[in-house]
Amino acid sequence: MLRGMLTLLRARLFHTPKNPFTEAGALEAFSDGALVIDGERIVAVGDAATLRGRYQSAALAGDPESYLLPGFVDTHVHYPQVRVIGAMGLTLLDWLRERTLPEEARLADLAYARALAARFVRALLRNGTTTALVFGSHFPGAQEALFEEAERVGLRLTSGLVLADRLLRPELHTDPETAYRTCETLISRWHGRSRLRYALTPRFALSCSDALLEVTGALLRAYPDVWFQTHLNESRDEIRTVAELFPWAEDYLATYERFGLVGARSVFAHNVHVREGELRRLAAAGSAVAHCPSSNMFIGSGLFSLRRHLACGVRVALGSDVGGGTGFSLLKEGLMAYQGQMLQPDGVPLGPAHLLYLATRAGALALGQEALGDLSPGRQADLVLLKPPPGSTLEEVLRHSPSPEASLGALFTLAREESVRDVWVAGVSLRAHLAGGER
Ligand SMILES: O=c1[nH]c(=O)c2nc[nH]c2[nH]1
Ligand SMILES: [Zn+2]
Repeated sequence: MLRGMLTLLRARLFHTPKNPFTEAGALEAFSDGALVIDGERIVAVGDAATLRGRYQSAALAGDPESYLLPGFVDTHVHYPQVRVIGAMGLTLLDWLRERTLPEEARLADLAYARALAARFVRALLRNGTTTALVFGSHFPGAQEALFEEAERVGLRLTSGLVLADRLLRPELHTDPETAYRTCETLISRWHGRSRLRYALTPRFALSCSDALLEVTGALLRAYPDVWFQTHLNESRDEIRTVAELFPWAEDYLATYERFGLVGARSVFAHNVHVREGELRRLAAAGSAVAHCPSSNMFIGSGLFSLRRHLACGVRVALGSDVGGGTGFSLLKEGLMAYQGQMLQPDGVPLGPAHLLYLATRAGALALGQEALGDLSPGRQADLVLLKPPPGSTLEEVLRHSPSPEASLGALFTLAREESVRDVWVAGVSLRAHLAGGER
């Protein structure tokens, strides 16, 4: 939308301008609501009748029967793993060896990678995700293909070349010197361009020598405004192996700390089997944890202790972790997070407002994107518009919903790809990119 041309978007609105884990009344809902957008930014949110009176010249859009939420923020997802979703019967290390790493090796073929990048970006959008922190490829050409596609479409993407120099497959290994040079090139080409940012991405300590982690730390010192992502404390077998490989480390987190990789721009995926000391150090560093509930359950890693993270003040957001995760929907991750807490004696009781916060504003803050994640005036207009397919169970449940909060609970429980009608990034509809079509 052009700056100075106001658009008034009508829908049922939900957002969490406050943190429901710390403040009451965090969910703001308008059952006949509107959003006024000026160019990239939201200028007003509220009741439709009031805003129509105040912004009479605004072009009208939207649909009062639809549901408008902030665009979702996926803080952990793997681009090369689209076609691995649903690989059953395996836990982490076997799942990597048997199904996932062979597929990741196929991205050496640039044509294969380009096609996959298009599918991956489209899958995020089709699920209402407008911002993502993405594990890229081990191959620089495939990594560039992802950046190119995200730029072409207009997605907000933070990503980087995945680094490993042992224990995967030879074709996925690099060496510290090559890793340094390649990351430098990719950072100079992509970091800060369009809506893209670079994240240094060692796969996990298990697959990285001290020298490779050292080089990652050196890159982070040389380029202090790039991001950092990796895996941490996911499965018991993984943690045992990491302890054997790093006999000097007091725990898993220490393997990253020694090389200066634990800071306020660091996002650690999983952190299921975590020790108290690690939680305290993550909180002190201001790092964030990407909680990936569907992956934790699907590959049998375990249940996430949200209570201990919150008690220590560790920032938590949601990740789909495709392909260990069971799809791209952050609505589904919200539901799985809810169920995961219900299953634990000391689980945190979550409601629709918590799920929405985790899927939107918490992710934006974890990625340092203060201007994203809710619908407050001044924020970027990153949005997802949901409407149940005619005749669907969701339509029936929503029609009889007793309250806005109950409607939001129904959306998390039942709304999936089929209900996503439109997404906007920075005030621009990306609807044209949701549809199929080979490239
Ligand atoms: O869930 C995960 N998915 C992966 O691809 C991976 N690699 C290392 N550790 C991992 N965990
Ligand atoms: Zn992962």
